[in-house]
Amino acid sequence: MASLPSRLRIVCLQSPAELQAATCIRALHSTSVQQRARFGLKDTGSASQPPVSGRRKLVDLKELEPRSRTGRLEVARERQRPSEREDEPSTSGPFYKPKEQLDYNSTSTSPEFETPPSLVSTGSSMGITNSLRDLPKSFSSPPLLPGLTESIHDILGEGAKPTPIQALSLKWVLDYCKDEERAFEHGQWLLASETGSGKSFAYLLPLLQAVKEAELRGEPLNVDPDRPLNPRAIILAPTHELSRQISSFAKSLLHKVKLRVVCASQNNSDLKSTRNVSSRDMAADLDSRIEFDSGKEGPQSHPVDILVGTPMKIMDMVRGRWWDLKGGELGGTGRELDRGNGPRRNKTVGKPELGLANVEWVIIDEADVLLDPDFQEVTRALLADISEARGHPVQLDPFPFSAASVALPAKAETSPKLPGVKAKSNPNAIEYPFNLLLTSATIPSSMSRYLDLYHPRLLRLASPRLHKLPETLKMEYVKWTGGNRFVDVERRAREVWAVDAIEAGSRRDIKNTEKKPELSKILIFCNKSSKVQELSDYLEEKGIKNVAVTSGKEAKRRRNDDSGAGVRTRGSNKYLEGFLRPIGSRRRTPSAEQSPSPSTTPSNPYMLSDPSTNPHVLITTSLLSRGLDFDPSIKHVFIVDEPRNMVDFLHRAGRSGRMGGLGGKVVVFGRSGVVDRDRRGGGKGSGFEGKGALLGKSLGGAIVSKKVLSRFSSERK
Ligand SMILES: Nc1ncnc2c1ncn2[C@@H]1O[C@H](COP(=O)(O)OP(=O)(O)OP(=O)(O)O)[C@@H](O)[C@H]1O
Repeated sequence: MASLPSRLRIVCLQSPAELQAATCIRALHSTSVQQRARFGLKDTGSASQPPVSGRRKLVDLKELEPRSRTGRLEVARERQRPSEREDEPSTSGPFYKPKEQLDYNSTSTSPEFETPPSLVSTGSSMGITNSLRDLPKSFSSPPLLPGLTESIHDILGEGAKPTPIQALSLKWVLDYCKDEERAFEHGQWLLASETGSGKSFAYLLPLLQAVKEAELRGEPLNVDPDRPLNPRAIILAPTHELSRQISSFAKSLLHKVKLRVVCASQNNSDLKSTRNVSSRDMAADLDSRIEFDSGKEGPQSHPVDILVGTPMKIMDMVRGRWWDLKGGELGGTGRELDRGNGPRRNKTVGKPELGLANVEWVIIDEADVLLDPDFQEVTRALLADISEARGHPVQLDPFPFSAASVALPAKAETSPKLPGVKAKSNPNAIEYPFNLLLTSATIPSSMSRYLDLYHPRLLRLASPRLHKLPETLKMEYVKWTGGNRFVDVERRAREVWAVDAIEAGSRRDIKNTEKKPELSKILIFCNKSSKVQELSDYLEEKGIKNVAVTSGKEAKRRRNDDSGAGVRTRGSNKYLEGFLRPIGSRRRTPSAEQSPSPSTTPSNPYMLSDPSTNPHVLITTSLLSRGLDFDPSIKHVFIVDEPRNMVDFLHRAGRSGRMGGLGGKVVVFGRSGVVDRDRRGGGKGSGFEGKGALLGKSLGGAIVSKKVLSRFSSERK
């Protein structure tokens, strides 16, 4: 018998499963994109790239799923989602229809969205006005309380003018509340405008004004002795981070006009975690702080005015923690809430601590998320509880709700309906016994239908740039070069810093500027928590310090292991310090808490900030894509995985270029067939080569040209 070549090995594969596993493993080691793609493998590494970290599994079983099963995997993942409901805005429910191919350049014409026909409209009329001319041009007309006007100028600067959505709100919300004829009628509004256009102040100003005026008028409060918190207003937001930011926004406006704002997601000074902190503890702690902060006389004399939090957290305070244990159902719907908290043994329902009888205002920020099927059962149950506490119970439809299945009455062609006009023709219309104000940067078509059905008289106030990207934001498409995609991300980040360094070096007045040259911060979005962690590990290994923020199990695991630094913490946004915009700091000297941590500010004025020692990169999922006001130093948003839909894209992209901030750029990776339009450097790859030819040495984690480097060295002497 002829001998076999020594390198030839014979392996006997018996079952089809073994055969498939062998082929998959071969594909894993293959550099061929086609072969990897055939098995649904993410292209995270080539054979020549080392594994990114010791923690990363060599073979991820999910990666081995053949394509045909990915659909089922998605469904399984969606089922796990309830555990993240409170924290992670989902864009997967029926409100959002994923498109096969997203065209990021035509956000405003996407069929996913419903753009109101004019600046002011209701569901039952085509449009009330389209004129910007008659809107307020300053924060003093219609007149706000002097303290509020002063605070807004303190924060935004003397010359600050209302943005279109703020002007609309001043005219149509504030004015409405001042109208004595309508004093006993509750309004319903939607404020819709592009990301970063000032919606928070747009609703806070009329809200704070109305709450303060009610206090000044001496409107009686029902103080329930068993429930320490009895606010006049509630603001709902989809994440704890956003709740905390909103409450800080509100407090920044209340230095002159005194009101008490409590954030349900706040970790107060002596209270280590919000998990086991009762609202009684929070109220007591708050009393001591507010007394100190605002000079109010005593805990009992001024109860809490405004409560901010996620619907689930607030519901816990209303019904007592673990109210959703067996038997705890949602407002008579017969449906129990599954929030995926695992085994519920040994849990007892806590004591209700929040009274709702005084609630005159409910604001739902990011309303398209909170009214999406993932959140709406809790959100609407809470609205129903408030209505009941105020003596006007409303009917809750059985869940899951599907607006599409209910026929709408024909649109009225008659004269426009104004907020005070009741829509009697629609039997589904809900009249809540409080003012309801929704805000959103996107109106998915199905949410519009939902509003038509349940809130036909709701007044839609929409800015002219709704559903458009911020004007100053530029788009850039970068194709994967093949192999390990994380290499492309790292390379692009270093290119950003290199260009920053070049620009800083070329500024003639660098010696005279007070501001030290800071390299850009970069916000990176991935679709999955596991990818966030993998990318974070990879960048860390390559000497780029970063903060990885995820929710759910992955975050818990990281919190518990030694490498937990930088992951999401309870009760505070401190871990996002340096990435979020400091609040109320435009004219005041930033407090120690608000200023960038000392380590991010180089001590030598000619030294650039250093991404290898201080995090310049924040990596996250859609968790942080909603509502958060990021610092203008975040000049780049990297979108590493294709967003699930246009809504997701707009919110992710909109974390940069906020309020006309200059220099924002969205870098979208890996989209097939898209030419990198903005590449100036030429050459193949990430656009690095053209400029890269100049670049030589590494400084503070960024590679900079020899020319720039020599300028820096000579200036240091
Ligand atoms: N009239 C104004 N002039 C200048 N800056 C303003 C004005 N109003 C608000 N800002 C600032 O604009 C930034 C963005 O505001 P805000 O977070 O309210 O935007 P948004 O529309 O709610 O964004 P998103 O849709 O992402 O939630 C904040 O830093 C805020 O201080």
